[in-house]
Amino acid sequence: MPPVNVEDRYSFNRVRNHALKELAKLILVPPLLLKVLTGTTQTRLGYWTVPCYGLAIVLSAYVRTWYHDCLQGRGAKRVAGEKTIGTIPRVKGKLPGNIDILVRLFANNNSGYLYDLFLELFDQCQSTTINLRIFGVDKYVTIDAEHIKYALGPGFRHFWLGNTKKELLENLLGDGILNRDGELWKTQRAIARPFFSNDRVRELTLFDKYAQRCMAILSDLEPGEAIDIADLTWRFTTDTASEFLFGQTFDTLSLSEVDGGFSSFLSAFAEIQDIAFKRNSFGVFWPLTELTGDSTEPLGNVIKQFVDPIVQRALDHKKKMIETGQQVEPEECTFLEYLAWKNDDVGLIRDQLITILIAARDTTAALLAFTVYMFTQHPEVAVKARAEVLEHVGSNGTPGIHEIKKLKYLQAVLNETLRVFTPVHGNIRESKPTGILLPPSDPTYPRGPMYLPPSSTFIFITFLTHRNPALWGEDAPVYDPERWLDPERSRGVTTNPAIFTPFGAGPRTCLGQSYALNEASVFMVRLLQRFEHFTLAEDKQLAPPWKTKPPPTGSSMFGPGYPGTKRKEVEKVWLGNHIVMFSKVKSRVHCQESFLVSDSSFQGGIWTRVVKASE
Ligand code: HEM
Repeated sequence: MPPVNVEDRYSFNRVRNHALKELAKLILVPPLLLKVLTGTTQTRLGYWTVPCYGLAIVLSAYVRTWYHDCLQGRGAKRVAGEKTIGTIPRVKGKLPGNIDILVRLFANNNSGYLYDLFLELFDQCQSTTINLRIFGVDKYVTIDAEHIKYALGPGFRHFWLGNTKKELLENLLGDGILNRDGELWKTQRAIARPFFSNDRVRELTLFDKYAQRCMAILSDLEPGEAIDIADLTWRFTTDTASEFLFGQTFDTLSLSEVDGGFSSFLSAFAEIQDIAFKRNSFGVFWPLTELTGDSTEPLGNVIKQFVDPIVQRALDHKKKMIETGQQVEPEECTFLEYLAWKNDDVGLIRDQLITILIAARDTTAALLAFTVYMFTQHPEVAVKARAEVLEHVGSNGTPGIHEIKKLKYLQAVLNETLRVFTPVHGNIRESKPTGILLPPSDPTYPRGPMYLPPSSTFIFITFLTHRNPALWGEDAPVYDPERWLDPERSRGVTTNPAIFTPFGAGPRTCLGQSYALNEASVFMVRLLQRFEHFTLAEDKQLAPPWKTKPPPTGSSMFGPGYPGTKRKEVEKVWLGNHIVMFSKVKSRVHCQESFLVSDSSFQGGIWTRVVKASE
């Protein structure tokens, strides 16, 4: 295992000092310079002192931006050579620093339909990649299938996760695969990959064990009683992932058996993700909101206290095995045993375990919960999926890998949910310190190659790419699994798979894709074997602040009746974006007993009533 460069080690103080320096550059340096200037020229400003200081701040921001633009222009010329290239259009707000845009973005997040405002901004700029430039800081946002493909695939070496992203969750993910670049990431990926090979995740008994327990919970409900299906699927994926990774289940499906250690661990786990999400909205200035210290540190310690002894036991076990001349059999061991066999570093093993737990759990839970939500809105989809399950697996048969492979309609249903309700709705990269040329854009707003300046924040909103009519056809906002089964309608994605990237793409593509799809299929088979009708308990959901009504007819690319807006017209739940997408609920009440961070939990919920299938 290569040593981590000490320079790269996270230090909250360093991050906070950086934020303070940035703030000082913005608001202290210009007045100080003015003071020096007036001092040396012996000019008295009198009552004008404060306004002049304010003006100095604004002027210096303009000068900095102008200088920055000049540098970018020169960089673009260098990269372009003889070619003609474009610059990424900048959003032009009404107020200096695009403050109005920032305010509207917050408002959209708090009371609008997910990412709706972005559709307006892309349309305004007539480009699928735009520069938000808030307070003079460039932030590039894209929904362009070609640009996303480039960043994840052919242009991979020009991008990295960047420090800003890593700092947000350092106390949780540490050296885990989702939080590292370069050699350490490569090593972590090389170690983990064989464990998620197709052969290994074809064994479905683990998923089936917990799926059956979920069905027992659903069967025990009183007729007409609602259950938060998002909470149930969350427990399902937590229990399967914990057994798969740690070799012992957290057993959240039967809370009476949960010991205190698990509860505080899971709470800390949820809370730390919540903090990271809030930090993200303050940009580089987030450390200034935690002046008394790193608020994730105590939570990180709770996680360490819980996980480290488990890791230590695995390392001790390995030592004994080596002493007695035994070898670990990768096919039979847990991920923890496997990692312990590969190295002796408790921290590294813990970080990798926690990271994969996060990657595995909320994502697949969201896929399942939103699929059930779609069953509530499209009963015909549930009926057809159920008929297929009964035909190929039977009303009681065990879902094995061969049976699941035959369920083409169910696969289409899962794909359609991943498209319309993309669990990892957005992602972020930073370009390396050299300017690059993005390839020509997708056909939404045709544009030639555009220049992306060095060290740029590059945010991609996969959620909107997946709903773009220019890529998916006019009916893009409509949930329709049939599109995956009709060669004509699925031609777009078969000829250009880059328009559908729920699992990412390129060298960092999701390692758990087969695991997730197998797990989701097993759950769905068991659900459809036992239940045949699903309704949304709308009284428990937080009602969207807009009125739902039939979608407007006629739309242009992103013109009147943006795709998101059209979907908004029919949406019965209110989507929220945390690290993984969720739907908002009135209050966080669990199907059994609340032990997670009750009010702030980002999981939201999808309250549903299920009707048992007649025998
Ligand atoms: C529906 C379920 C899932 C979705 C939508 C999903 C989505 C994603 C996406 C979009 C990425 C790429 C992140 C990036 O490029 O920055 C990713 C990475 C990853 N996923 Fe998944 N994932 C799912 C389930 C799982 C499961 C079940 C596991 C493990 C059991 C898993 C393990 C990973 C790992 C280890 C990575 C990091 C790969 C790397 O950085 O090299 N995922 N996932």
